[in-house]
Amino acid sequence: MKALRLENIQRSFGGLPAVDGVSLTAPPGRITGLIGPNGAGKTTVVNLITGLLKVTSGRIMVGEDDMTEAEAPVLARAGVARTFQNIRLIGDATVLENVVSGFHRHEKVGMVANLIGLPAMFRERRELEERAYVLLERFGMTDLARHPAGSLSYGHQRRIEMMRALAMDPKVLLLDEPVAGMNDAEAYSLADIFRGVADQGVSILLIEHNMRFVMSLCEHLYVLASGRLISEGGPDHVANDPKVIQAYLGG
Ligand SMILES: Nc1ncnc2c1ncn2[C@@H]1O[C@H](COP(=O)(O)OP(=O)(O)OP(=O)(O)O)[C@@H](O)[C@H]1O
Repeated sequence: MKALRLENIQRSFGGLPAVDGVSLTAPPGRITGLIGPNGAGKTTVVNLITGLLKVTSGRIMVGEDDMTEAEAPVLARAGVARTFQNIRLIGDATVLENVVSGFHRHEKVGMVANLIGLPAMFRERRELEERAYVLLERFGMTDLARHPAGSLSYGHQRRIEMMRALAMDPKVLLLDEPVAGMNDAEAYSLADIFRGVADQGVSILLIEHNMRFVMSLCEHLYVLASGRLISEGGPDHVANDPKVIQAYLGG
């Protein structure tokens, strides 16, 4: 189990700070919320954690490891996974193939074996499919396994994205607006899955616009506005904090 810890991270674009001295901890077994109005810097924080962007200053710790300078593949190997705000699936491939592609990090058999079709490859493929089916079952999607991912509803596509992230067996999971565009019923059915994942000891950082959803799911929340943390604490504390209300109303 590994906590995610941001220590006073900063990132500027063209001299303007987008993330300005943010410190937070997402402990194992918990769903920690990161909320804030449009342009607050939430996505920039996710991009910094996943190595897509580099911090101007500060430290990013995953467990005891300093990951501040780590490139995206190193972070992935350390067990940092994410979902994206915009769904990124292989639309023509089946649901099953999409989930299997999430196991990529664990594949042992190399390219050559793949090309010449060694039995080891077929065995590994079958093993991965079996593991994919475990995830499909958890998400209630076994009967859709052979459907092209691109033909499914938005809610289902979001689930596939989640499964791909979970296929990496993450220690730290970043959920970037995972229920955006979903109705309440769809969102709350995913909430149960998120709780189950956290219960396995995963550190989840949930970035969300939907306040009600975050409030119902997180014990601890951080609120970002204009790149700075303006509040943190339990849902009740944060929801009643005048600084938070002002930030949301003020746009
Ligand atoms: N690559 C970039 N170049 C220049 N400015 C950027 C870049 N990425 C983000 N910004 C700026 O950084 C600030 C924070 O943006 P960010 O997308 O992180 O906010 P957000 O909280 O995720 O917003 P939203 O909820 O709308 O997705 C914004 O002012 C944005 O214009």
